[in-house]
Amino acid sequence: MNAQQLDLTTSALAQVLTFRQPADVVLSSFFRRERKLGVRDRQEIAETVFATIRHLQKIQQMLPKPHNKPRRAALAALVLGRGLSVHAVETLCDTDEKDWLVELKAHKSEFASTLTTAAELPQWMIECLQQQDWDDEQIVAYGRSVMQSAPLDVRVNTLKGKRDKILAALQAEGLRAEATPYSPWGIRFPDKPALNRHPLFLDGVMEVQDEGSQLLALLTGVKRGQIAVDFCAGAGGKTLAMGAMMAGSGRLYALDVAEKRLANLKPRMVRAGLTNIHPQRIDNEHDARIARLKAKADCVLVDAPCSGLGTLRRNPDLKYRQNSDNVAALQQQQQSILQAASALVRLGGRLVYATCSILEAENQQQLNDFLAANNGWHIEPVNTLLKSHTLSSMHSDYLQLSTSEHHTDGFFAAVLTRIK
Ligand SMILES: C[S@@+](CC[C@H](N)C(=O)[O-])C[C@H]1O[C@@H](n2cnc3c(N)ncnc32)[C@H](O)[C@@H]1O
Repeated sequence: MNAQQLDLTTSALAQVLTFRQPADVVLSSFFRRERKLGVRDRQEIAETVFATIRHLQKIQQMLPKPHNKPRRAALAALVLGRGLSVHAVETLCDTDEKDWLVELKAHKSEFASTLTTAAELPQWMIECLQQQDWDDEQIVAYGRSVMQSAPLDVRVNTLKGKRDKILAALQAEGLRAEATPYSPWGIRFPDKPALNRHPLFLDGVMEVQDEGSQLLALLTGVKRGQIAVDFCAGAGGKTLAMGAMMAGSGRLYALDVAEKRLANLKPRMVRAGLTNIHPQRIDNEHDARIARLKAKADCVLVDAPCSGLGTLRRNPDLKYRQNSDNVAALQQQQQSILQAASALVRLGGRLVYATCSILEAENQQQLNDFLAANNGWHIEPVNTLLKSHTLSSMHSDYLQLSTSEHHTDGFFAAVLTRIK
């Protein structure tokens, strides 16, 4: 990092560290303003900003209000998160800053023995995890697993290609790529190459999608000719996978309250060659426009709005943007959506409830509350459903993917069948 890059990182951090907006949104608008920056500059700045967020618990021990001292926070991130020695950043620092970095490094063993700094998780999250009986070891293992950035996973569109062939073609181009261990459609790129101009992406043969997210679509078990609903479709990551499972036939309703997100689905549908998807904006989960689907759907996926705490590899700022009050509000919304969405499932049909959260309050507890209030549902144990997909080691009724064990985002899913 050079002096100019450090100054720019400092300006970006002054805004990012208030956590009023998502870090990636702040950075995108920052880079739009700083048009003249080259690719290397952007990379340096973005990596240092994210390293600061990932190591913020340690930085806060020395700088209680880091957004007021963003330059110090950036220097700390270079040393704690980007593997540079104090000596290597010396030319960027004045004497006070250098002494401060030396002091920061001297706290290493204290950082390792304190839960918040060892796990790099804020106190409110640690309390939530302790309430669900996680011990310190589990909390630290989880915290560490989400300190790394995620690899790039793509899903091969089975309407347009076979994974083995696509994988071989990508490897022949010299890309480091491997088949994902659990999803039958996934390819993982550990080096995260930019693929958005790759012909296979432009032709809709592959879509960027975390392996965990692919598994949620797989759990819907949706088939050709069926009626399916993706109740919280967003920009359609799972919708597209479900559409391909249906081989482009039947009807797949993609519902969401956010017009902008659904608008992003439309070009992706075209690229994927899927004509069976019907995007529909709804006002809320009680929207009268969905009444006609009552008890009609073979399958309904509820990929509920959630805290997103399973995606901290990609969005490390979420742990500072969320809090327990937000989680409580989300819980109410999740239960209300689950209840409304369940009414669309036909007798014998399937309801999949999913989140990208690791909090039981958003996961198992939601299912328990739903089952306590509604008769006529049977839990389909996930380990039986995914048996053929090498996840059979999972012992629970529910899917709980963890970054430390499965190297995916932290997804939860439960599958219910309507029996009455
Ligand atoms: C976890 S995201 C969905 C991600 C998406 N399924 C995907 O795979 O890309 C949750 C979505 O729920 C939507 N949402 C929030 N409240 C809703 C409601 N009452 N009914 C339907 N969708 C809602 C949000 O706009 C958001 O797009």
